[in-house]
Amino acid sequence: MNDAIQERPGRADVIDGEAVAASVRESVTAAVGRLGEAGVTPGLATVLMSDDPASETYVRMKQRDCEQVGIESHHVEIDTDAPQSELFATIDQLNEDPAIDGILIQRPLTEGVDEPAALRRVDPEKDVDGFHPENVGRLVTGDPRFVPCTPLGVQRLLTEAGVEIPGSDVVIVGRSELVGKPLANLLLGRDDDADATVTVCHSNTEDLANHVSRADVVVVAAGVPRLVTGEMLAEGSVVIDVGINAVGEGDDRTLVGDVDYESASEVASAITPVPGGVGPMTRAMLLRNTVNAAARQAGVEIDS
Ligand SMILES: Nc1nc2c(c(=O)[nH]1)N[C@@H](CN(C=O)c1ccc(C(=O)N[C@@H](CCC(=O)O)C(=O)O)cc1)CN2
Repeated sequence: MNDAIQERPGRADVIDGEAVAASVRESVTAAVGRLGEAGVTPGLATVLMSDDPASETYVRMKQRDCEQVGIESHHVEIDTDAPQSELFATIDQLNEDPAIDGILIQRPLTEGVDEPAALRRVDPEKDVDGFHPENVGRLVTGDPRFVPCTPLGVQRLLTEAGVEIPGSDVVIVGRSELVGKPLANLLLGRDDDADATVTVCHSNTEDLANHVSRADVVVVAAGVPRLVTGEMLAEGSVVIDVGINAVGEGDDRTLVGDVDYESASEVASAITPVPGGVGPMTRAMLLRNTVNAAARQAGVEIDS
């Protein structure tokens, strides 16, 4: 029995993202060990130019994850009222720094900063987020180098849940550069853990329920709390909830996804929770991309 899948009588199995992320971290730790034998210590730089508390939390979590697996983490914080030239100069320095194998610009950047220009400035060989146009282009043309972390995490969760992705009908709700578009391209690939038929829905899709109701797999990354409900889903479908929305105030404040978890659990065969689903996988795949970046730059073969 797969420890990452919790069976619940009469309700959808829960796909435990924390458990899958822990096993990814284990294999990353082993890969870091192999790099160490070749004299390489992988380094990740996180860059934060925002005072959004959620972004601050995510960056802290990423630093802690790095420490756990033996990746050296370097953190740069830039004042939100600094000119964007300071951010660009920081990226230039990190590009040149041999101790840095991966660069992560935490999104969203503070208002007024040209985010696409910042992402374009990252050396594509250090672009462990997979957001540089060169890496986007490589994914789209079927020759991926770095793939964005959340789509990689979603793909791994589907595999762990025993979904036969080739030939399945996948509906993605959300067309962001961060999740929807790269995930569609990833699952359209010809590999054994892809080769799906993919539909991408968005805020202008007419009759969302009609699309969702015929999917084997539904991935929701729309940023709208509880957008997808059980009555929209096909019986036995697999549901991956990428949304993380804070709702309520004070003691009632809680995190919910883009899926109505209770009603979806009555219909789906498996579902990810929020928190504890896709979020931990995003962080785990960042670690994997970082060791791969370090191996590529050092010319060392690792199997991660
Ligand atoms: N440069 C990037 N910026 C952003 C990315 C990204 O992949 N690269 N993704 C999102 C946010 N994100 C990563 O930065 C992220 C979101 C959520 C989690 C996570 O572990 N969530 C936990 C809950 C945490 C909490 O208590 O708040 C969970 O879901 O269990 C990690 C990373 C936007 N920006």
